[in-house]
Amino acid sequence: MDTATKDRTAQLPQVTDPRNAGIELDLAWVRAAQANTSAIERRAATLPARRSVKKDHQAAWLLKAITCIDLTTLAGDDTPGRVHRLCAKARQPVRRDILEALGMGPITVGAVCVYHEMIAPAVEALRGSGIPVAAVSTGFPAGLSPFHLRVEEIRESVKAGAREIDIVISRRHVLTGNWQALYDELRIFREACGEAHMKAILATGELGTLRNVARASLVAMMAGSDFIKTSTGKESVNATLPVSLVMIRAIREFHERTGHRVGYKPAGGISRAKDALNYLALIKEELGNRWLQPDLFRFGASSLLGDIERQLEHHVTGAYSAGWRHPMG
Ligand SMILES: O=C[C@H](O)COP(=O)(O)O
Repeated sequence: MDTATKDRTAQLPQVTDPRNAGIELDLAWVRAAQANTSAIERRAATLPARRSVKKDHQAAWLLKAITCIDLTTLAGDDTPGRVHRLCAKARQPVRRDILEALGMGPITVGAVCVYHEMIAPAVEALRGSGIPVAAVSTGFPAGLSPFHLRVEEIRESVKAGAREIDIVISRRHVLTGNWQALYDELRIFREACGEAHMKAILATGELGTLRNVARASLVAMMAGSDFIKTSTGKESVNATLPVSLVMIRAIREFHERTGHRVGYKPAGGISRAKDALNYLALIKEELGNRWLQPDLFRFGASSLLGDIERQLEHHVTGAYSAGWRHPMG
């Protein structure tokens, strides 16, 4: 890997902007948002073909992708033991010999993402690492528990040590065009988060149209979300490139009009290294290098790291190892 590429991608300095405080709900702006589905799908379809990252640069981009992963376990049979193993992986996501062969020092993932009950073991296992714990919340994944309990769940998770809260929105507010109700709900969630960063999961696979995705993205940012996130990973359609294009363009517009930078998190079904490269290329083209930092970009993924490790090992040794040699938890 050439040094210039390494400097440009894996080792960019960490810059943190002030948080998005949100703005008043601007209904005229929300209603004016449109999405030309066929143009968006055409543009998204050209991306994998057009943007093949050159072989020499791939390793640097894959290392960059690792630093942006929210390493996730969200299963009913999660245990403290599994979470401890996942956190060990988060601290050292790539074998030292591979990093050394690539001329890299230690790296970590962006965060570890768990359910509320697993926050305590994750906080304990990550102590001293600087890696934040993210908790899914507000009745994840459906978000249909009583509202006061959803708000209380956020408070409990922050108290337990989560520094990031991945909330789910009420899809019905989008499907009925009740933008005021969506905005009000998100303001209350944001307030309950306090110092913890709020990532708003739109569950785009359940929002019906790309226009709804664009409008919900704007409302979520107006309400003060630090990140907007595609999916819970539990919908039948999760992160896709067309949906990403719509959300990323909403982020760009929001930045142009308000000066606030909001982060982006595609999540669900992103499991191959080449998918990760497509997302990074999309971010670079649409938002620029500033968004290729863990404070503004994350992958929500439970198995992506394993495939990236295999590709890096291949890059260094010329051979692929079996998937079972890269367990996550
Ligand atoms: O937010 C993260 C997702 O739940 C992870 O989804 P995945 O298991 O398809 O990678």
